[in-house]
Amino acid sequence: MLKLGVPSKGRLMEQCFDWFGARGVKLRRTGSDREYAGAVEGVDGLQLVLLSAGEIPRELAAGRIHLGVTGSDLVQEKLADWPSQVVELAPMGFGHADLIIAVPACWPDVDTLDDLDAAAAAFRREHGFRLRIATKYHRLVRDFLTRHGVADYQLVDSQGATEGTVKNLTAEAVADITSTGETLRANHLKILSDGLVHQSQATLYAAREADWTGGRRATLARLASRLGVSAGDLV
Ligand SMILES: Nc1ncnc2c1ncn2[C@@H]1O[C@H](COP(=O)(O)OP(=O)(O)OP(=O)(O)O)[C@@H](O)[C@H]1O
Ligand SMILES: O=P(O)(O)OC[C@H]1O[C@H](OP(=O)(O)OP(=O)(O)O)[C@H](O)[C@@H]1O
Repeated sequence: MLKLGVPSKGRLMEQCFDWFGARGVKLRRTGSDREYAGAVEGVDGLQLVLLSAGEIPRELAAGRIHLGVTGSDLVQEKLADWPSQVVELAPMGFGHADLIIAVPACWPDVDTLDDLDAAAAAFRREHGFRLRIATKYHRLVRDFLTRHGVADYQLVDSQGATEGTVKNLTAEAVADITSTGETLRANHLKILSDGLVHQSQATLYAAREADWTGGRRATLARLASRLGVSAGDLV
């Protein structure tokens, strides 16, 4: 069997089911509302596994699932050198969200990354410690800021309600996902004009390290053709 991991709940799960359904592969949950079990109709040899969106990158990297749907932000954050571990088969056109850097709206002189770099240097001189950026996206944010020459900062971990850290005085800036922008506005934060770190969307991935023997490549080829996507260099 080829194992396909998809998000186990919410809009990501529903839109994922719709995406496959529109291409003739019917995914559905089975059992009670709370039972994480699923079934596939329309393709032989495919098994549905319902997982937390955040755990799908790790399951792909370990080869415990052959295919997985999750946000590209989560794959690129959680997997070092992600192209060496997974193959991106198809961006799916939903689950759009932007990972951005935002600062207090009341900082009149900080609108760009260069401004942030200058503000960070001044902050360190004045306070004796580095300006704090709260995020759960450590890898993506660190790589982005390094590429753009911002140095004098520290990342502080925030696994949720990240926009609240500025008001709570545990950070001076944030790097988080936004879609409507409402959470940022409600917390008096503004996005830096060049502060877009990553544009995320739900994406179908295949695991390089999964067991592709025993006819599984042929199943992947059949599925890819049914879905109208490339199987990358796996087939
Ligand atoms: N406000 C939002 N609008 C659109 N997409 C979002 C939003 N917040 C998060 N996402 C996206 O949804 C995906 C899943 O996010 P998250 O890690 O919060 O999972 P979750 O829904 O909390 O599930 P789980 O806790 O089971 O992992 C991510 O790829 C993220 O980019
Ligand atoms: O731009 P908006 O439409 O306002 O959406 C942005 C919010 O959505 C996400 O939070 P989520 O609800 O997933 O909870 P979290 O705080 O646990 O990350 C994200 O972390 C933002 O806080």
